Amino acid sequence: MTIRVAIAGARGRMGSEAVKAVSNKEGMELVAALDYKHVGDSLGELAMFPPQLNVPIYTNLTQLIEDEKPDVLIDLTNPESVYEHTKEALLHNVRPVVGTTGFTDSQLEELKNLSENNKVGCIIAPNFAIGAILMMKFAKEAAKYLPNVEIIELHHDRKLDAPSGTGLKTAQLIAEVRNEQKQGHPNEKETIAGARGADFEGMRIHSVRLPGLVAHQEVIFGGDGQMLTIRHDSYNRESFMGGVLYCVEAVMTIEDLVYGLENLI
Ligand SMILES: NC(=O)c1ccc[n+]([C@@H]2O[C@H](COP(=O)([O-])OP(=O)(O)OC[C@H]3O[C@@H](n4cnc5c(N)ncnc54)[C@H](O)[C@@H]3O)[C@@H](O)[C@H]2O)c1
Ligand SMILES: O=C(O)C1=N[C@H](C(=O)O)CCC1
Repeated sequence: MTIRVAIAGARGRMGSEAVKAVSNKEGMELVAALDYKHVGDSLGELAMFPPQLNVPIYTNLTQLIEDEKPDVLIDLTNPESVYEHTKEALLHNVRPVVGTTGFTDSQLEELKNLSENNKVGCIIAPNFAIGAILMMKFAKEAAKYLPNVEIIELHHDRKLDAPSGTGLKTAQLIAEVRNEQKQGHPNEKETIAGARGADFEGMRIHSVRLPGLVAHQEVIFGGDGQMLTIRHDSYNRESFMGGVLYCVEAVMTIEDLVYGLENLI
């Protein structure tokens, strides 16, 4: 069976890479793109894509679903739009594969309920790169033995959300095996607000934003006279595409919401 795929955010940094990956993947057909402009054009009419890419662009997701009947919607848009897209897809029996980050806890909870009640599979993956998934798994393991930990995530300066979805997910995974604890000196004071980073159950998350970066993270563990660093680097967005294609296939086989690729791999 060929999986019919639609991509929201197809003109973006990740979306355009996903257009390439899905178009070249046997067993998948790219049937539509969702954007907020270029309605009625095809992707091939945009300079960034090859002219033979005859894939219609919609600005209305309901219309796209009615006309093109995708099996899967890949969302690579922004924190403002992603919740509504995912909800709309689930309500129409279209399986979302979501790479967009910046969900609130309550949004995730609502989507989980909707996915389970409607028995429509959904994958929300803050990071599609296999190396990043391993980095998170290894960090969770290390935290059992070295609970003093800080996370430094580094991304390009066009990123909208901080901390990154990966930084947050790493902290959540570590929190599953580490009791909440305050780190640093009990009487420490920030003389400039934010100097110690964001606080997740006493774990500090530091967000670096610089041109030239793609997506990087270090998880640093301190112990008596020793330090362990677990680091992952994505140098380009191709690094995410194996995970995207894996999720498109995997989401066809599940009937609930999976948050994080570490639950599937
Ligand atoms: N999960 C992962 O592995 C992973 C990897 C990289 C990026 N991301 C996330 O993916 C998202 C996109 O990142 P990016 O760097 O490609 O961003 P980008 O700004 O380059 O692309 C976003 C695209 O979405 C489009 N868009 C915005 N609102 C829209 C709407 N309402 N309907 C349709 N299209 C809309 C924009 O036109 C743009 O083309 C971010 O949330 C980022 O954090 C996730
Ligand atoms: O480029 C981005 O934005 C990325 N966002 C994800 C996150 O927030 O963790 C994953 C890596 C790239």
